[in-house]
Amino acid sequence: MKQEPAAQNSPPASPPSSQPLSEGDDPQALWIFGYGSLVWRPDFAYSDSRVGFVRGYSRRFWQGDTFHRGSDKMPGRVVTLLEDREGCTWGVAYQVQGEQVSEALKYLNVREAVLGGYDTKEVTFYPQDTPDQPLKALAYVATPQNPGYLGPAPEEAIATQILACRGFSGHNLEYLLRLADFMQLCGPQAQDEHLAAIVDAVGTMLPCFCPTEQALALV
Ligand SMILES: N[C@@H](CCC(=O)N[C@@H](CS)C(=O)NCC(=O)O)C(=O)O
Repeated sequence: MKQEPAAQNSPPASPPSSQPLSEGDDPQALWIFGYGSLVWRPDFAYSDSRVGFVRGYSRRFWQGDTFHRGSDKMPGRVVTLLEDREGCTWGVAYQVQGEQVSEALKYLNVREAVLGGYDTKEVTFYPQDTPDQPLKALAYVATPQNPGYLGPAPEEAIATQILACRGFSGHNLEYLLRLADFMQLCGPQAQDEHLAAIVDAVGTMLPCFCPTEQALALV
């Protein structure tokens, strides 16, 4: 898949610090939960990361995006979390410590809040390997009150919108497929029917949407 240049506002991705401090060393340590583009492009320095899930939320492509994956004229669709008692959303939690905390929050405030319309919310994160040792984490959630919120739509309509949009961080289709790739890596216990239905709809429409070689140039 074509690597899209990072959004202009994002600092160069940096690898996690080579000597992660143990959690006890830094009371400022913070976990940040990513469940959309953050699972493949955190673009902030972190000390540790865990794959896992949050309960009580479902992931939905119900947030409009006019910067990263869309434009004012053609807003793309990105994900948010919907409160759902039966829901379970898989993603990645990143631990930031020391100076990483303020740097990550400053960066994410621009990328998520200012440019994306997301608010912060505390969630309980269950690492895949140690679900009996849950962690408190900060998540960025787009609520229905934010101006970019698009809300529910048939998965076929969402797929059509994703196929048609691109923004400063790349094509909306890349956003969808990278998230689908991540879910594949999580294994069979990680299910997301909404995501899978949109990927299926895209697969059905892509050949009609544009010839194969053009489709491949999209991502
Ligand atoms: N807050 C979610 C969604 C984040 C997300 O996808 N935000 C958009 C802002 S609209 C973004 O950062 N996009 C960057 C990209 O598409 O590469 C997460 O934790 O991953």
